[in-house]
Amino acid sequence: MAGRQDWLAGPGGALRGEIRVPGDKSVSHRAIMLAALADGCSRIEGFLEGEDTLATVAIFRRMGVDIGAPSPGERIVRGVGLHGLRAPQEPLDCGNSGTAMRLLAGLLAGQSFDSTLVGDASLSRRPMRRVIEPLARMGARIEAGEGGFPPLTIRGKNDLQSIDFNNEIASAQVKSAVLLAGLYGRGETRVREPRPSRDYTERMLAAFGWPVRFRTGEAALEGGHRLRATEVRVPADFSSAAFFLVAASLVPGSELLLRGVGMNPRRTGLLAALRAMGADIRVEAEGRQGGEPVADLRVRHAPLHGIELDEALVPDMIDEFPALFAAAALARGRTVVRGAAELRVKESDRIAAMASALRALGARVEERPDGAVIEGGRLHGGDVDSLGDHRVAMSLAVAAQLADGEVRIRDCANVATSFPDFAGLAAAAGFGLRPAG
Ligand SMILES: O=C(O)C1=C[C@@H](OP(=O)(O)O)[C@@H](O)[C@H](O)C1
Ligand SMILES: C=C(OP(=O)(O)O)C(=O)O
Repeated sequence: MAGRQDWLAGPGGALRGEIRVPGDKSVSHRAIMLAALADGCSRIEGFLEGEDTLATVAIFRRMGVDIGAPSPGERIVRGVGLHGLRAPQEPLDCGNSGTAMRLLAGLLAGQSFDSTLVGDASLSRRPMRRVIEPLARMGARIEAGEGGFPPLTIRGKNDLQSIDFNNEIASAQVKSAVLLAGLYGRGETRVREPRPSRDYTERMLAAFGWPVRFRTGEAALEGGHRLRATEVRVPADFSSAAFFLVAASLVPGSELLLRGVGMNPRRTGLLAALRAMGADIRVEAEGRQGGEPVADLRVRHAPLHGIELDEALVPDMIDEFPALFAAAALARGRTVVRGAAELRVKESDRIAAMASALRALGARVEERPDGAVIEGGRLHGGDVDSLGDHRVAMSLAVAAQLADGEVRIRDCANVATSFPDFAGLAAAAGFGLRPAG
C-alpha cells in the first residue's frame, strides 16, 4: 500500500450525474480462484482493479497460473485444473484482504503442498479460528500464530473428509472456505448458517459447472467433479455504490444515477434500511449479468429519519454499516443498531472507529457491544482518523459533505483496496474532497 494519505473533505454541493462504481470485490476474488482451478481459459470482465483482488491475482501467479490483463478490468485466466497448482516458493501475501485469506485457507487445505498465508498489520489481527476449526474437522492441518491470528501455515493433504457444518456466525468467508475445501473432500460437504450470508461462491461454482445445491441459509456439494472455464461478467459493487446512495440522499438538490449495480439480495440490506429512513432510491433497468441480478439505482435527496434497524438485515449489509452510521448521524432522530458485533473484527473495529470519529465531529453516539445508538443532528468540521479502514474513510467523507466546516480524514490510502478512484469519482459528482497536500 502507498504511504499514509489524508483527505480534506466537505462541505460539498449537490451531487449530480451518472456513475459506474468498480467491479464487485467478492465476485472478483472468486472469479480468479475458480478460473485458476478450472480446465481451460476463462475471461473475466469488470474485474475490480483494487489492492485486495490484485493480491489474489498475484497469489495464483505465484502458484503457476498464467493470468493476463489485456485491458483494465479484463483478465484472461489459463486454468490449471483442480490439482494443477504449483507449490509456492515463498509466503503468499493476502495484503489487507480477509476474503483472500479465509477462502484460500479452504482452497489450499486440499492441495498436496504446504503453503503459508500472510497479511498486513490489520489482517494479522483478524480472527482465523473461524476457518481453522471447521477445516481441521475436515482433516486439514493449519497452524496459526498465537491467538489464532495470521500467518497461517497450511500443510498439504489431498484427502479431506467432507463435513456437515453448522456455522454459528453468518459468514460468507467461513462458508466459502469450507465449500472450497469440500471440492477436495470425499462425500458431501454441507454448511448451514444462522442467517443467510452472500452466496457468490455457490453461484459461481454452478457457473463453472460444479454441481452445488443451495438455498437460503444452506449449501452443499460433493468432491470429485471438475470446474469448466467460463466467462464471468462482474457487476458493479453495491458496497461501493453505498457511499453515493447515502451521500445523495443526504445532500439537498442531489440526483445520481448509479449504473449496473449488483443487486444480489444478500447484499442490498442498506437499500431497505435507507428506504425505511425515508430515502428516495429507485431501481431501474433491472437485468441479469453472469447469473447475478443487476440494476441502475437512481437516488434523489430526501430527508432521512432515524430507525431501529431490523437485525435480520445485518448480514445483508455487513459492509455498509460505516455508511449507515454516517446517514444516522445526519438523520432526524435516533437510530439503533443491534446484532452487529461482527463489525468489531473487520479491517478496524468499525463500531469504535465510526463512533469516535462521528463524536469528534459533534455527533452523539453511544457504543454497544453489538451496535450503537446514534442521535442524528448537525456535524462540524474537525480532524478524524479512519484507522486505515477503507470503508470508514469513505463513510467519513460522506458525512463531511454535510458538516459545517472542513474535515481532515487521516490515513485513507487503504481505500485503494476496494475502490481505488473513489476520491476522483466522488469529486466529479460534486463531493468536496481532495487529498491533503
Ligand atoms: O465473502 C466475502 O466476499 C465477504 C464476506 C463478508 O465477510 P464475513 O464472511 O466475515 O461476514 C464481508 O464483510 C467481506 O467484505 C466480503
Ligand atoms: C470486510 C471487508 O473485506 P475483507 O473481509 O475481505 O477484508 C470489507 O471489504 O469491508
